Amino acid sequence: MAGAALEVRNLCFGYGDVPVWEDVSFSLAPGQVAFLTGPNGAGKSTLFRCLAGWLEPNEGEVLLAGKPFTGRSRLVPGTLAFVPDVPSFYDDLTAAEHIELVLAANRAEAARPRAERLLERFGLTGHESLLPSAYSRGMREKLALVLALTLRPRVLLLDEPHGPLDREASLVLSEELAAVAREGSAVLLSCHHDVPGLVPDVTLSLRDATLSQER
Ligand SMILES: Nc1ncnc2c1ncn2[C@@H]1O[C@H](COP(=O)(O)OP(=O)(O)OP(=O)(O)O)[C@@H](O)[C@H]1O
Repeated sequence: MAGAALEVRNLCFGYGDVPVWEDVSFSLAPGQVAFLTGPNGAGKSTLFRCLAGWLEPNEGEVLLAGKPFTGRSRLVPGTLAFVPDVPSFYDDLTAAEHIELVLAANRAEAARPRAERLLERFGLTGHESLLPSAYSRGMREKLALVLALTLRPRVLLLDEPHGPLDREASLVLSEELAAVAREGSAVLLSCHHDVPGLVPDVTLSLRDATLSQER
């Protein structure tokens, strides 16, 4: 697809000799929202890890904004953000310090008001001086989402982001995802159930080691 934000070509991956999925191909244009569905164990998290460069596929290629991308690629700030199924944080940095770190590492000082607005929207304002280890699971998910959404990356990968969120926060997330998509981010998120308040442009379904696409 010309001008794709994310393009995946003939990707295959297995842990050892056991293939998880084979010949996975799809692309997302800027501004598209895609849902990734499939039963437990179908390989959704594995696919996210390959797309984010955390795992190396056995075959195939990932292109970000038209350029081949692997875990060894030097990533231009603002290109990709990934929130895994269980977000991890630095043990001894507070939530506020995580925000400072992400703003500095991405040369994104101008995005500070956006970070503050997102903290407010997700109900984390007033909790910024805590370590993420002192947060609930839902609060940690919200913090990871704030960090990713603050950057408005060209490609946003979210592994079951609505899972730990209450309904109110799920609706906030859906609104924020629709907003970043309108600004041009391509969004890929996995889910097991309907997502409140968000309709995908594309649904990708992983089953029996094969990816299929509905529009
Ligand atoms: N580190 C690992 N080593 C070996 N096998 C793994 C590893 N991680 C996952 N698997 C296997 O790969 C397959 C896909 O797992 P994955 O976590 O990607 O599925 P999923 O679709 O995200 O599942 P869920 O919906 O339960 O989150 C499963 O059979 C799982 O047992």
